[in-house]
Amino acid sequence: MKFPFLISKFQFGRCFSFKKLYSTVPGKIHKPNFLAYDSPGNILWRVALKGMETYFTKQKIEYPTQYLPSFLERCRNAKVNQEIPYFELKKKVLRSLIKSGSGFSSEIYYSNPEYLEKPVHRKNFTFYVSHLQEIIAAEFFKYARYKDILANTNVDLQRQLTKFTNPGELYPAARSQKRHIIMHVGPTNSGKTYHALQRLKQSKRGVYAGPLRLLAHEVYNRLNADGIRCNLLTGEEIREPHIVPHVVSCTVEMCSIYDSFEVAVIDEIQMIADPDRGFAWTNCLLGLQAKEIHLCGEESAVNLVKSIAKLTRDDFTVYRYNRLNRLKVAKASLRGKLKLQEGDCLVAFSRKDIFALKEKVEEKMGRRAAVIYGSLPPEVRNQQASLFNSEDHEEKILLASDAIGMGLNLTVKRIIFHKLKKFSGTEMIDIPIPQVKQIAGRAGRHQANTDSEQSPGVVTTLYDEDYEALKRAMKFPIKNLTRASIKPPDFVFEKFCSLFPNEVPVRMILERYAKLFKVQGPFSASNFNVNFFTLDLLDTVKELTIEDKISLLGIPIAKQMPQVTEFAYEIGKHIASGKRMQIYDHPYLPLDIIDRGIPRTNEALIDLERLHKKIVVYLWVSLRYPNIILPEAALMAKKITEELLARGLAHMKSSTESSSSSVVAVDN
Ligand SMILES: Nc1ncnc2c1ncn2[C@@H]1O[C@H](COP(=O)(O)OP(=O)(O)OP(=O)(O)O)[C@@H](O)[C@H]1O
Repeated sequence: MKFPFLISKFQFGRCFSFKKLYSTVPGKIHKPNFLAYDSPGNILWRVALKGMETYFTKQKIEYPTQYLPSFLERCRNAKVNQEIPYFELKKKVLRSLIKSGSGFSSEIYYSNPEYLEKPVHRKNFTFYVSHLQEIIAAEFFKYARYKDILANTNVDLQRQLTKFTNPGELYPAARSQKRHIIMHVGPTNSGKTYHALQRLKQSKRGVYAGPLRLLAHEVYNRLNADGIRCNLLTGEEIREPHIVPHVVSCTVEMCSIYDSFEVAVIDEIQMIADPDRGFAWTNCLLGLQAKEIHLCGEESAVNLVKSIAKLTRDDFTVYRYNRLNRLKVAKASLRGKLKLQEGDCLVAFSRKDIFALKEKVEEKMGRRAAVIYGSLPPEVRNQQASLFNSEDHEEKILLASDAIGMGLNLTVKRIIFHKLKKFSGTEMIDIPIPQVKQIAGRAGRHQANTDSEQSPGVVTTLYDEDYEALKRAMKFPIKNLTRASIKPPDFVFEKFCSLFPNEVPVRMILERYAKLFKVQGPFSASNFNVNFFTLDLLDTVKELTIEDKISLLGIPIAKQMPQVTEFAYEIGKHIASGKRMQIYDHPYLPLDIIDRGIPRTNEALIDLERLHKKIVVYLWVSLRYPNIILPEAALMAKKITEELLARGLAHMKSSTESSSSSVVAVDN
């Protein structure tokens, strides 16, 4: 095996060496520890960045020192799903080596620009580094110029547009009418939503705003079943069976503040404090034009909503409810034994655990279990919930993630927590107490129209080690919310963007906005980070207008989506050019996954889930650009994908690797 040419330490900074390559711990015989040496491309990139100050000094180039550290820091973080512009810069500078006659092969770059096909030899190294630094310097001066523009253009106007003394004034139409805020508060399963919906049904012009597509669908189906003319509006889908509906059921983000309603219902009002999504609830609460606004949710939101109602000079009433069925903590855990009964819901916080537990439960019970988890489409979650709820199906045990915390009406008798910790993406964290209580509250769901005494809900843990933590969580007092999350309405941010020349990346404008943003009263700034990634994506499509980028800010794109940059770029390019497309025209949307048929393995299921997510994003954009991003084929593909997912779950045997995983070492 030809070892990569050894390069001395000073040139590569962090580098590998034969000695390290075969490091063994004295006294212990280890397999050779093949240090994962870094790619020559990455090393070239890092050394070039590290030497930028020296480069400027050597070339006697004057540069704005104040901006260099932040620029270099972002270049260092240049990952495909983080700092996209800097990752694009990295690709650009490394690809330039091909053109420089360096003999690097091109195909490697286009698949993964961090890797060069062959190592860099000492004699050329300095040449390559200075070649990269020349391109990086040009990019840096562009960055510095944008920073100067942002720091010195219309500064007074910038401050006016970023300082909110009374956010209520941003919604003059709502302020021009007397509204009545009515809160329905209590623990889960206490009839809050039921009572609010009863009032909504009596209105001739009403709206229901829920936190999930699933809930909007559920209310849409329930109201139509009760003979109420209800249409559906979610980020991805519009269903308008009625030309003149009495009610619109929508997701909170899609709730209109420009239409007038008699009665509005906003569900899960405690989400108003959520740093990422809470702004949507705040927008509804401040901006809805409705005589009556019914808010359903936890007691923790009462004081906060009351203080906002005072600011908006609205009437304010609170109705409090108690649980319809008692909820109690079992006397002990299951002590690791999967002794489950009908109506049990085993809650796990990773997809892998859910499927591994599903396999063990099905083995033990000799029949299928239903599953519900976050990356399942709402339609499939509903289908699994129906299997679990109905008498005529064998699925009497449910494996679920925290996705059951909200909305789904499930006839769960007992909630069993597999663990009370979950992986946050970087480390294991305790499940937040409000979430533990919300999930536990799903046990013992009140069954309407049954006279029989309804048994209390029970909650426990699978393992002893989590049992005490559960008891503490269930007794934990409610913590009152103090601030509603808020961010500028689109028209304010659009005006802010108009202060600067079009060449300034919108992502940098938003960073400037977030830095200056100040709000008074019981409000706190929303987490703008969720938009940075999206703007990075959209900024790659130079031809998109500012208005387009702002209207696309809420696109439900996931950072970890495969080929997310290319996927978004393709759609943005069509919007900018006005060139129409159907979903099958999109080169980064692997519709061929559908041709594989019913998924038989975990991997196949994950591929379908990822495809479904991309189809949903495509439909979300299509709803906003229906004449360019055409929906017909996508709606068909969505339906087929959901059908395949539902069938796959029915036949799913999780892959052997997950069933043997230690995470679910349970006693039989
Ligand atoms: N007065 C009632 N008459 C008949 N059914 C009711 C009544 N109140 C509640 N229900 C039923 O009990 C179940 C729980 O009610 P609801 O969903 O309103 O509770 P909730 O407090 O909003 O729960 P969650 O916080 O979990 O959303 C639902 O199936 C609902 O239809």
